[in-house]
Amino acid sequence: MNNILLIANPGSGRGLAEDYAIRLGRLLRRAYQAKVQIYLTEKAGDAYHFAAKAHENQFDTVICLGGDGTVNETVNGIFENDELPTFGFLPLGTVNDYGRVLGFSMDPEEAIQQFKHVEIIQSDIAQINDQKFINVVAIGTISESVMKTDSQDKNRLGVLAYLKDGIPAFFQQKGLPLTITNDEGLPKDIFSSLILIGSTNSIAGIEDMVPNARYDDGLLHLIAVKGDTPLDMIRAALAGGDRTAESDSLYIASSASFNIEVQKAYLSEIDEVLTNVDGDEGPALPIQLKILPQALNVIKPK
Ligand SMILES: Nc1ncnc2c1ncn2[C@@H]1O[C@H](COP(=O)(O)OP(=O)(O)OP(=O)(O)O)[C@@H](O)[C@H]1O
Repeated sequence: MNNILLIANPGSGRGLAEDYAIRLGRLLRRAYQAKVQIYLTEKAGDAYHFAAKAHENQFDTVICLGGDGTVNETVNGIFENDELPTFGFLPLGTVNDYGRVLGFSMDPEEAIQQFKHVEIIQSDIAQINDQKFINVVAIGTISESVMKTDSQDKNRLGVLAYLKDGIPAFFQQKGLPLTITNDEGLPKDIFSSLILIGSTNSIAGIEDMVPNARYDDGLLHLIAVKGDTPLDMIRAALAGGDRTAESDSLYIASSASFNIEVQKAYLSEIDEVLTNVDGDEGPALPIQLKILPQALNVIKPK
């Protein structure tokens, strides 16, 4: 960490991201005698472009400050470099799954202090088609509605903002007939209203959603609610169990890759099915998901 680029989305962190960036920069200069420059994003796409030029601009480390969207953009940008810089981030979003996984405090002031004692780990990075993702790909009516949740609402209401959009969608759920094929080429037909695929144990802010998953286990982890009515979803949420194996209410699978498509018999009946990638709109089905094992050096609090 000799030459650090800090990328901050000034709209995140309840409007305090720029202030946090200045304070984090000060700490990094003092603790590591590092050179630090701060770039502020002005629009979607900026974090990607800043990170993509990091190596060319002599930065060996890129640390972003923002929510899941900014982390996603920055990591995608980092992978455009000939030599990959080390990646770090200060979690300032509403959910921050990857921040939870790495052991960051959800209080930005505390998280800044955690940069005093860090280690560099090799983290898996997941990919949907040719795009990297950090936390989760979600498929289903609820996930389609919450990806429209407004950033200002999230700053104002926190996680409640998702309820505002998610509750109406909850009652309009439709089961999707999908074929999921794992890395052994085994296809499985399922009928589900919500499918989540993550690369770590924390999904949608629930830290033990996939209790056995690790950020460096080389696997994607899929959880899908069985059935298609709101009642099936409630049954899945209330069911006990440790979510380590398939149950009456949940499909569970782990694999280095998954291909997901609408079952061929239903193709003419079903409109486009969109995905939600790290909270933003992603590609429509069919999709190819895979894990890049231990592909990125990432800063983790000690
Ligand atoms: N200055 C900016 N103005 C408008 N949009 C921006 C700006 N900078 C970044 N963005 C876009 O805003 C999106 C959301 O930002 P970010 O993820 O940092 O915050 P958030 O929505 O509050 O976080 P979360 O979704 O985790 O709660 C990003 O995907 C990015 O493309």
